[in-house]
Amino acid sequence: MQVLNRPWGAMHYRIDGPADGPVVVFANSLGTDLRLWDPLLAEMPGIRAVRFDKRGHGLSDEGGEFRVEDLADDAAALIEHLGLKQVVFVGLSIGGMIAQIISSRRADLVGAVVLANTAVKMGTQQSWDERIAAIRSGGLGSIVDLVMQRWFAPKFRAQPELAIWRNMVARTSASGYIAACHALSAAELTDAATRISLPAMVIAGEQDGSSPAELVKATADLVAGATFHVIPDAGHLPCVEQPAAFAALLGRFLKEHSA
Ligand SMILES: O=C(O)CC1=CCC(=O)O1
Repeated sequence: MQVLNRPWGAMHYRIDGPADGPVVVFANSLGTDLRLWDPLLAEMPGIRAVRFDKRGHGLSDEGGEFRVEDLADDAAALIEHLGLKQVVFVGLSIGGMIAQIISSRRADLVGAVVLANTAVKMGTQQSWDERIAAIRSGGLGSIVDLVMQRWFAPKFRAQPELAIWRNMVARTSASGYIAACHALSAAELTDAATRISLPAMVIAGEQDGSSPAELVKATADLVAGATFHVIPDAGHLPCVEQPAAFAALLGRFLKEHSA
């Protein structure tokens, strides 16, 4: 467990895997912390994985309101702090928005990018306002069933493991989660996506209830040269639900594009 001091507070990060492995930086989604990537990393012991908790999530501090661009600055600061260059950056959902921004702006730090279950615009002002209002009146526990339906296909939702993912959402700080909802409702990244000029792979989940495969494909179409893949039997978090399939795609991408 390590900490980077940022102007808004402490940012928690960790590094796993062999020092000589290809460096992959992971950015996670709304209502999750860096453990989101545990099932995937179990499939990929050879990579050097850098993970962090964004503001208001996991063990990081909160630090008030922010925009997705600020989260991308946090990720860039971490990569610079670690003295890394040409990393492969993998982001899922809001993490994929971070990935769109950092890969369009910081080709000095990022050599290739993976955009998973993300889009240039996710949700509407109304849908985020409704979610924020529900959390303010009933807490995160009041939305967790709906979130599980969006995150996972029915087969996974019937497994005992569902409980730990429910707990991850329900135990997220409500104010941190709400701050991220505001950032999501303000984000429109068409310009960033069209400026990405790095090798890029875009991944969707066949049964994603938050960023349906067609929406993710529309973003892939904006990124020059990006490949697009749909993982079967997966919802919004294929790195959890189908880690072997996600690892197979990422492993191939790393062979082609890691420095
Ligand atoms: O909770 C959801 O609906 C899924 C999600 C949207 C943005 C994000 O990061 O996760």
